[in-house]
Amino acid sequence: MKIAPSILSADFANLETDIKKVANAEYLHIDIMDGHFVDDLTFGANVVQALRKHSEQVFDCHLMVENPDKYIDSFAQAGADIIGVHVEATPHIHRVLSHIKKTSAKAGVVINPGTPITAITEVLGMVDQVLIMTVDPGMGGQAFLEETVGKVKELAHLKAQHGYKYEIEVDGGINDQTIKKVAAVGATVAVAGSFVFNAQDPTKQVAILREAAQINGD
Ligand SMILES: O=C(CO)[C@H](O)[C@H](O)COP(=O)(O)O
Ligand SMILES: [Fe+2]
Repeated sequence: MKIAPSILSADFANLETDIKKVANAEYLHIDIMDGHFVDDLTFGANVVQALRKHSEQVFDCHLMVENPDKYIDSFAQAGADIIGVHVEATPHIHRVLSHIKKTSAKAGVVINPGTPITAITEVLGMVDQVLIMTVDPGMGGQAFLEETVGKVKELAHLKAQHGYKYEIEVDGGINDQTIKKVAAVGATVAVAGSFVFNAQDPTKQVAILREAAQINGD
C-alpha cells in the first residue's frame, strides 16, 4: 500500500517543514478546491510549483474544481505527477482525461460516494489511477463511509478481469483501522490528512498506516 499524506491538514504557514515530515510516504496528496465544486478554497498551481522544489515524492493533485479542463496544463507544468478529475465535474470526462494524457502527468478519475462505478466504466482502460472518495469531498476530518468499500472491491475485480493497470486510491476518513478495510479489498494507495498531520509525529503516523495496511492487505 502506498501512503499519500494530504496537505489539507498540514500547517499552511509551514508547508515546507510539514512536507519534509512525511518524506517517508510515496505520494503527497494535494487537494485543489475552487469554492464552486466544493465550498472551500485551497490553493492553485503556483503552490504546487513552490512545493515541487522541496520534494521528490509523487505529487497527486486532486482537483475538486468545475471546468477541470482549464487547469490541466498549468498543474502539469507546475510539476503535478498525477492529475485527478471528478467525473461529476464535467460532462466530458473522456476529453479531459485525454488532455491530461497529452501532458507529462498521469491521468486519474475521481468518484464521489454517491456516484456508481458504472459512471466511469468507459474510461477505466485509459486511466492510471481511480480515486474512490470514502467521504463526500470538501473538507478533512470526516468519518469514513463504510458503504464505499464495495466499490473498491468492484474496481479491484474489474482491474483483474480486464488487465487494467490503474492504482486504486481511497480518500477520506483513513486511519489505522479503516485502512485495513480498504487494503483487504484491493486499494493500493491511501490518502490520509487528519490522521497524519493532526498528530505529534507525522512521520510515525505514515509508518503506522503502512503497517496497519499490511495486516489485511499487501
Ligand atoms: O479530498 C479531501 C477532502 O475533500 C481530502 O484529501 C481528505 O478529506 C483527507 O482528509 P482526512 O484524511 O482528514 O479525511
Ligand atoms: Fe483529496
